[in-house]
Amino acid sequence: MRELGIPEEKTKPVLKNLLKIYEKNWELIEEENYRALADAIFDSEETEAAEQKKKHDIAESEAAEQKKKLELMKVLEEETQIPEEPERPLKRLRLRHQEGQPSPSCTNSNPNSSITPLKKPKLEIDDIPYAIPKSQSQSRNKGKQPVLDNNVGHEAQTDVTNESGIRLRHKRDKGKEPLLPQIGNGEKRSVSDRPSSHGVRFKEPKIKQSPLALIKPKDEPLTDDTSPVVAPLAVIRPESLTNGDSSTKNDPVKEAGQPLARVPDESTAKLDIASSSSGEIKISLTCNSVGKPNLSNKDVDSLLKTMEDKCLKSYKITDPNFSMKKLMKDMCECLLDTKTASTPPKNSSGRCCASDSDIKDMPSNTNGSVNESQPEDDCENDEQNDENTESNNQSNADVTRSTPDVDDIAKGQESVVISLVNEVNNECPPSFHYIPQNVVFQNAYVNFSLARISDDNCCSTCFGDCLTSSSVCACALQSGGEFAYTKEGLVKEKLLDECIKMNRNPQKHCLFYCKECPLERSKNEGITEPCKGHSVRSFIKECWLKCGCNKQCGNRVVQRGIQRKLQVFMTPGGKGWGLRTLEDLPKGAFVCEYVGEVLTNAELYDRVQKSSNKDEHAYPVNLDADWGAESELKDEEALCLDATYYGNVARFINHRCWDSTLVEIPVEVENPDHHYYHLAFFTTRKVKALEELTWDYGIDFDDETHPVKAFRCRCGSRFCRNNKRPNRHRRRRF
Ligand SMILES: C[S@@+](CC[C@H](N)C(=O)[O-])C[C@H]1O[C@@H](n2cnc3c(N)ncnc32)[C@H](O)[C@@H]1O
Repeated sequence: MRELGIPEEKTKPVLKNLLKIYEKNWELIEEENYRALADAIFDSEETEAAEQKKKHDIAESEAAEQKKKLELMKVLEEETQIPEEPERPLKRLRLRHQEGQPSPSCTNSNPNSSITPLKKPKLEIDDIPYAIPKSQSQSRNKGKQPVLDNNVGHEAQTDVTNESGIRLRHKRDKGKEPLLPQIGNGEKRSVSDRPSSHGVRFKEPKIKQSPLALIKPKDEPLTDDTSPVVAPLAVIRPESLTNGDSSTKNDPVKEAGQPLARVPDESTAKLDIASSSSGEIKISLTCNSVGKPNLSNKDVDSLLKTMEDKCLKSYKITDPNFSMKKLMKDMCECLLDTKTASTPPKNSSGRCCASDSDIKDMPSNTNGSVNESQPEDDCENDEQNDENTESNNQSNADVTRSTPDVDDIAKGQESVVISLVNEVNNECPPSFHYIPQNVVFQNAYVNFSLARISDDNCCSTCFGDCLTSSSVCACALQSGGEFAYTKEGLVKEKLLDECIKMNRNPQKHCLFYCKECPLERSKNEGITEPCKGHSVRSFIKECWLKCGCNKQCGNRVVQRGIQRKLQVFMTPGGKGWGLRTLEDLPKGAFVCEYVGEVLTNAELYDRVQKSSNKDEHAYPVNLDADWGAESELKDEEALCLDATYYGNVARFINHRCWDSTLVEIPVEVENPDHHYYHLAFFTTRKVKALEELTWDYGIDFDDETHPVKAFRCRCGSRFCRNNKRPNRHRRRRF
């Protein structure tokens, strides 16, 4: 095609499509000197040109429309001559909220401008983040020959030594045969691992600004250039949050039993919207008749007629059949539409999350006022509707969603209770099935057979608590030659810092490039794109069933599950739901693991493709920490976790660039091969009660090629990678 003057960038996507259409039948494409290909390229150019023209036409007609509207507004202003009012209370409230939101200018602003003075974290020069996350660094290599950092060669590489001298094993027995000990006693060794490029797909949370957002739960401390949310009206103590009906407790508006919404207008009219517990909604327009004492009672029909005449004359409405009744009906429909979109769900006690008590009682019909009755949607209906519209037949999970219990979203399946609170808006708790442990969806090969665990892969001769023994056990040998945990059950500082460093600067550590990347292969697009790279990571190896130690052994932390008081809460900063701790946590504390359905990457790709709502797939994480150990992974071995339908609290952990409170570490428990492992979250520093728990997803906010657009980051970190700072990028691209 180059000879025809068609550049490769143009040819490639068309060729991919063609291959799909022709079911990879090259002969058909090659025929007549690639005529089919040339035709397809020209066709695609024509379509593009037509689309451009269409866009142009639309823009023109929109401009004309806008002009019309402006003219109409001008006429309206002249006609009504409403004296200028001071800003209305509700509007002011909203504006304050908007100010509190990280606006585009906030997140994209210069870090040096109007920053709240912040405590500067101690930084090592090397640790100062540049703007490029791991995936970014990977995408920089796109199309080039795979390159490994730190002199790591291609996949043929066997053992490499990382920064801290830990040897990383690249070739690994798949666990199908019992593993031989690879390292002698006392030898410093880390099992082969790499920080995964998390295959998280992202959805933008719906930001609903509510005038009821009166309480500011404690978020992660802002260390950035983003203005804090200005709604500091009350501090929530952990106890009050878990105490049943917290949604009304600190909410003066709800307590006062105000209507749902009101647009006050002291001068002429007042528009109220209220709804009753029996499901009626009332929109009422109250006229201020002060100064007009002789106002006679007009009947509704003549009022409507007068209004129609006025509209036709003054508002330049050209439709002679214009009807006020229709206009009001439209208004009701608009209201019902918006209500349906944000109807709060019922909590465990069968009530909607916005308390019924905040809805004013009202008569079912009011003379002379606009009144349209309609049962308020309840959550169950909502769910059913969602399910009905869903065309995804990938998994039962798609069609059955579980209503969360806000008092304990884990429904008693964890050893602690995990409550959910929303003090910010009326958004419903998401419906999903809470599972405390991973479950295989269908094709993933996860084999827990004891026969696969060799003697060298467990400490069968140990007794009691391995940590109290004078020598390191076989399991510890696999975690860098020493126990990963302290006697207090915390990850040792050295290992923790190593993992944090790896996450912050993956390109400084080892990146592995697959010969044929399962992620790319799962797209099944005919041409498999080159691997974008996977980071080499450190694993923790915990003792397990075949070990001689007991259940209380200090080398069993993650498998004991969540032990800390956690809470799911609505973040005030527009990130949707988030997870926070209700107790102070020391550095290195285990918080939870990322739990979801275990899927093959091919299954995940298929699931997302077939889903009618691709945005909801915000929850997949790749289990690629050891992909470098294999020359070629089979589809059923290239796994990921999807917490969209089945998951635990970790599905609520939001992203924070660089200085997140959590770091994820791969943990081997049952499987000596690392196709399947646990992804566990540990604190990166001391975390105070009520601080938000976050982790760095490793997103490349500039990756235009990612199938699902990354969200606009509202992490609030001063190192936010979503802030476009060209200098930082340049510095990184040496
Ligand atoms: C794993 S979920 C986290 C829980 C999510 N906030 C919720 O409400 O379910 C990931 C999604 O949360 C939102 N999110 C997470 N971190 C964010 C951030 N720093 N800024 C904006 N949105 C964020 C994005 O919509 C992302 O796709």
